[in-house]
Order: sequence, then structure tokens, then C-alpha cells
Amino acid sequence: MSNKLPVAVLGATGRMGSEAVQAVEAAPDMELVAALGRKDPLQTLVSAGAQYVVDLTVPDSTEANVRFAVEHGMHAVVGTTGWDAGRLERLDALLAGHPETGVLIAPNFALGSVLASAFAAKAARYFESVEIVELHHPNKVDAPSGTAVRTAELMAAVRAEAGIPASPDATTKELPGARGADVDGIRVHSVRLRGLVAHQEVLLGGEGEQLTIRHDSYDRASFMPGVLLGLREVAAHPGLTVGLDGYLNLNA
Ligand SMILES: NC(=O)C1=CN([C@@H]2O[C@H](COP(=O)(O)OP(=O)(O)OC[C@H]3O[C@@H](n4cnc5c(N)ncnc54)[C@H](OP(=O)(O)O)[C@@H]3O)[C@@H](O)[C@H]2O)C=CC1
Ligand SMILES: O=C(O)C1=N[C@H](C(=O)O)C[C@H](O)C1
Repeated sequence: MSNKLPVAVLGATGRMGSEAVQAVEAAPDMELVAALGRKDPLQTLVSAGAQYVVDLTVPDSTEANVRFAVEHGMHAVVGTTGWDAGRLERLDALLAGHPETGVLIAPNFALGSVLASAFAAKAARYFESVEIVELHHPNKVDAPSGTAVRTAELMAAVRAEAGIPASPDATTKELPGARGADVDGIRVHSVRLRGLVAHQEVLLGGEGEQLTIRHDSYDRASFMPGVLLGLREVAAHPGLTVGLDGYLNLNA
């Protein structure tokens, strides 16, 4: 019997899913047992013997996909966006009944992006003003990006704990949307532009200075080491982990 991880990819025909299929096929310790598109029944995961599922689909389908995986004892590594607080709560409750199963919800698999968000959280308490600009390809269906939401949440939590007031802003007259979305009190601006893949700038401003923390994914290959790392680690982390940083010892 093979001791390779039996992996299935959901969303296998998509931009990320097709890249993940290639990465899993090329990994010496993994075996791709199923590659499902939108029309394929989830039951195929069971008949294929999948024990690890990578979800790279759409916000509307990801929760049901992950629920199916967990209910069938499969670990899940999830890159799909749309995991708001309500969905995470429901998943946590489901996992309580499956104590040996691990799920990673990773807003971004690129190691540089994970580090950039961690650096931004670290810096967040030291600056009066913070805003986020995320820039993506125009085929992206969701805005703001999951990465920007996660970065804003991390920064807002640090600022709240440190008692930092809201960023100063004298705007009283505004064309709707001009100041971006408000994520936990942090303004997030979304650019959609042909030629881009996935990019983010965190802007931190203080009296007479600015710190910019920028990350660029020029190619979806940048996400694959994180996908493979997630697959190799997920079984060792039962329960719910949000963010690939949960598997990295960033404070070492
Ligand atoms: N965490 C990370 O590092 C990254 C996350 N992402 C996220 O991953 C997700 C996928 O992105 P991307 O690959 O660019 O998107 P694509 O649109 O290229 O791919 C989406 C895939 O999901 C499938 N799909 C569509 N609807 C359903 C459904 N109802 N049920 C099951 N499958 C469905 C599509 O199948 P079909 O072709 O038949 O429509 C397609 O294979 C997005 O949420 C994106 O934000 C993206 C990049 C990096
Ligand atoms: O849709 C994308 O492309 C990406 N989606 C994720 C997000 O919304 O943060 C990750 C990355 O930014 C690429």
C-alpha cells in the first residue's frame, strides 16, 4: 500500500485548481486521487479514497465542500475566499464532533503574503493612520480580497488592544465607495486591472513618515509551496486553523 497522501483537488479546472493539480502530481509524497470540476459529485471523493481535500472553488460552494470533507473524515486545505465569522463558527462546531480532523482556511498561500500580513500586524500599533490597497486581476469575483480582509482584521485587533483610535479622516462629503470598504474600522481599497495577478500594499502613516508593506504574486506558482505545506501539516493540526501562519513558527 502506498504511503503517499491521497489528495483530491476541488475546482480543478480553475486558475488555482489547475496549478494545484500540477503541484500535487509533482510532489513525491502525494498522490492525486481526484480532480473535480463544478459538475462532479462530491461522492467521488469517497470512491477515490481521498483523505486530503484542497478546495479552490468559489465562495458560494466552499462551505458545503468542506462540510462534506469533514463529515467523511477528510482533512481540508482551503484557499477559497468567503469564510466570514458565521461560516468559521459553524465549521468550528462541526469539527468539535470530528476531533481528529484538521481544516486549514488560508486566505493566502504565498509565504511572502503571509509574512507581509504578519509584519503589518506588528507595525499597526505604531502609526496613526493605516489603509490597505489590494490589486488583482479583473476576473476575481470577490472584493475586497480575502487577504485584505484578514490583514485588516489582524491589524484592527492589534490596534484595539493597544487602544489606538481610528485613523484620522476629515471626509464629510463622499462619492459612495470613494473611501473604500470599512473592515473593522480600516479602509480597504480594491483595484481590478488586466495584467495583475495578486498584490497588496499596507500603508501606515505617521507625522512626517510613511511605511509601505507591499507583496506581489506575479504568478500562481507563488501559492503552491503553501498549498503543499498545508497538506503536509493539516493532519498534525486537528481542529480549525485560520491562516497559514498557524503552521509557521513566525515568532521563532
Ligand atoms: N488562498 C490563496 O492563496 C488563493 C486563493 N484564491 C481563491 O481561490 C478561489 C478560486 O480562485 P480562482 O482559481 O482564481 O477561480 P476560478 O474561477 O479560476 O476557479 C474556480 C473553480 O471553481 C469551480 N466552481 C465554480 N462554481 C462552483 C460550484 N458551485 N461548486 C464547485 N466548484 C465550482 C469552477 O469550475 P468551472 O470552471 O466549471 O466553473 C473552477 O474550477 C477564489 O476564492 C480565490 O479568491 C486564489 C488565489 C490564491
Ligand atoms: O482571487 C485571487 O486571485 C486571489 N484570492 C485570494 C484573496 O482573495 O485574497 C488570495 C490572493 O490574493 C489571490
